[in-house]
Amino acid sequence: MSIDPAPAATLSEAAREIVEVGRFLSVRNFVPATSGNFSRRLDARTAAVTRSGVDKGELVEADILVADIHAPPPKGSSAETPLHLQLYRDRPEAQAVLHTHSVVAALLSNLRLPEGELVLQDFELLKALGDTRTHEAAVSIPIFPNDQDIPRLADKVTAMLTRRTDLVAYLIAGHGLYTWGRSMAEARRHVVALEHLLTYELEKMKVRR
Ligand SMILES: CSC[C@@H](O)[C@@H](O)C(=O)COP(=O)(O)O
Ligand SMILES: [Zn+2]
Repeated sequence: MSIDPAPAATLSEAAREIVEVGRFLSVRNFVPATSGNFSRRLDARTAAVTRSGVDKGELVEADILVADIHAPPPKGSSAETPLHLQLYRDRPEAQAVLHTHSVVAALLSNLRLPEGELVLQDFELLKALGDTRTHEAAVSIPIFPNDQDIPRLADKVTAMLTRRTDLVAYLIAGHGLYTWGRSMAEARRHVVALEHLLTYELEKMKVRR
């Protein structure tokens, strides 16, 4: 399925999309406590990003801050803002970035870390990811070790994104999922599809024991 890139958003449009997606992800238990963070590209140089430390299911417009993609993160913005800004630099087509902390993303990434990647294959739902057109496609999700030094982690992710143009998401071990899209709707669809695909993988591991 090919999706036209979403046009750049005004700050109030971006804030509305971010508040809505926060509620959507929160009721599904994908962003417990104050975990998770979201952003929306505004134009070639700037992006709207969530404030740090707030419940992402209860965001209000004042919790959305403007970041310069090429500058240090604004004061008060998400502790993981560098991971969002780096994606807007590395993926010019990215219009939205979503980070979630679901049980399955934290758990499976921990269990599979030694392999450094998860390869998803043979599931029809793969067709909800980017331009994947068949269940036979192999969709790779890299897994990075968790790191409290976010700029250092962002450098590792950038190195991977430069080598691998096929990626739609990555996992941070014991932490959660990062995915992006050419619109907020596509990024949200990636979160939901990946939640199911990761659950399939976890269930497969149980069956094989
Ligand atoms: C509540 S622990 C989660 C945080 O450490 C972090 O990983 C996270 O996702 C949210 O950080 P935030 O600074 O609120 O954007
Ligand atoms: Zn996090």
